[in-house]
Amino acid sequence: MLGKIEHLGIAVKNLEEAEKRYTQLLGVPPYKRETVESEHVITSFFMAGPNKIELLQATAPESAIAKFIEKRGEGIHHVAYEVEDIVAEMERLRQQGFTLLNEAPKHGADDKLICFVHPRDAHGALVELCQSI
Ligand SMILES: CC[C@@H](C(=O)O)C(=O)SCCNC(=O)CCNC(=O)[C@H](O)C(C)(C)COP(=O)(O)OP(=O)(O)OC[C@H]1O[C@@H](n2cnc3c(N)ncnc32)[C@H](O)[C@@H]1OP(=O)(O)O
Ligand SMILES: [Co+2]
Repeated sequence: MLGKIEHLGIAVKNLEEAEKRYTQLLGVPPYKRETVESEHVITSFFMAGPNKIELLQATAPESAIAKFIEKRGEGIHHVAYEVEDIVAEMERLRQQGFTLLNEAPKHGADDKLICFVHPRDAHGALVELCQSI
């Protein structure tokens, strides 16, 4: 079973500008910046009450974020759900015919193990599973 929404991922062109705007919007500064080399992204995290927002800027043209912005422009890129046992959830989803975008859990930002589910299997929304390390 998937748990609560762990974060919303928002694709941005310029992280510095987006951080300034989201600081104005949310009324709090980001609590963390983190580069994830394997995903070719730099991220910035905010808390909006109990909810987490992840801004993502591409660091290379092959990044999923760069491709997304090229095709669709800036905006909500993925919905991440908390899971207690990512391997068990991956197996459960695989058995139900979902296409997992990584074979095994990988290291994400903010001390998480992550796995992505193809957006075509969730009515157009890219899904990220997140287990705290
Ligand atoms: C920082 C680490 C981590 C965390 O800890 O939180 C992250 O959040 S990393 C976030 C970035 N990483 C990823 O997104 C990895 C998973 N994504 C992928 O593997 C790919 O992006 C994809 C979803 C498989 C799409 O790749 P690809 O097929 O190569 O791209 P296309 O541009 O050809 O798109 C095909 C099709 O899918 C639509 N699409 C693409 N991205 C999304 C999206 N985020 N949400 C909804 N739909 C998406 C795209 O528009 C194409 O549709 P059509 O044009 O209708 O064919
Ligand atoms: Co994410």
